Amino acid sequence: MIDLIKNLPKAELHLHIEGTLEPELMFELAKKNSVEIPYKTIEDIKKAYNFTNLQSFLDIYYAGANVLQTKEDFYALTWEYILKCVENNIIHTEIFFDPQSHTTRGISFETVLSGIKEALEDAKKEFGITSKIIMCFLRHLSQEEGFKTLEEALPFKKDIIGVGLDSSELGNPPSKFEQLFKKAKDEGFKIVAHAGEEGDVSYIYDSLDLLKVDRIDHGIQAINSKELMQRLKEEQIPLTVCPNSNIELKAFESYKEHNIKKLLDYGLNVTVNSDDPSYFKGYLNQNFINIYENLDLSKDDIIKLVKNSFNSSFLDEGTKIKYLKRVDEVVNNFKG
Ligand code: HPA
Ligand SMILES: [Zn+2]
Repeated sequence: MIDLIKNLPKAELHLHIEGTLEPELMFELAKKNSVEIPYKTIEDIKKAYNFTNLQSFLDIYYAGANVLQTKEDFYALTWEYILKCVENNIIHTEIFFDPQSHTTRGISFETVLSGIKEALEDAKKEFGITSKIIMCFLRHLSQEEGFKTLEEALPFKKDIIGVGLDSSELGNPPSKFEQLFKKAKDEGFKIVAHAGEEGDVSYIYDSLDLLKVDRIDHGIQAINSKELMQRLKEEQIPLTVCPNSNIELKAFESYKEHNIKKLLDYGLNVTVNSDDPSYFKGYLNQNFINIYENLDLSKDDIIKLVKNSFNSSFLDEGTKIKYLKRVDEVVNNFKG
């Protein structure tokens, strides 16, 4: 089964590009750009990746992102992730970036976006990997600041498929951003939002009803409301679940406690993703392997999870069908 997991062509729908910054590149860029980081060695960095909740991670994640300064840095960051896509058989990826983490440090929106975009264009040329870019608003900042960022994004609309909402969930509910997301939707952006990672089911309801999301990022707290579970099932709202992230940020005590199999068995449209793989001990295949080894997932469960990602992507229908056929081919040729 592990061989099948590794060989299946996959899509990734919940991946923060800043969360793919490996310690080695962090060191290299810190030196090149003369940015102070509070670590002397790579080992020091790895030791610091010991989180108690979402905020304890975010503090370290934003500090790490400070080493990213030039377009070439964003290109290098994205290219390293693309090489992981090749290793993990990810043939389509929809990546998040946090423009405000960079524009608030004086780095221009265009610098960030163009570095990411050029690496993704090269990924298509070199490996045939397709991609979409989603920009996330930081929910610990104000809606007003979000509006400024949306304005900055408008000249680059053709390069950005959607908008999302990330950062500190508790105390920053979707209702804080209702007007911003209405404007983004009117502008034609797809809508996603982190909801129900740490927040209760009201964050998921409000993402659906106020922000009008196309997908929910995480959504694991949905299990606490039968009514919400029923609705998510009926409407087949995609949930981009991130198992390693949930364990590292202590949403569950262990993989055996993770609820992804329960969500899947209930009939929800669940997908598997790596979130911030450099910080959470593993890229996409490792997320699949961890849940497979701990939760009694069947071969059909794995195939369903993989197909859900393609079906829930923002790809056109023709490309989805082409990719789903590639999944079937690998399944049909798989012996074991
Ligand atoms: O898992 C996450 N949750 C919220 N914000 C984030 N920013 C990067 N990763 C995350
Ligand atoms: Zn996330």
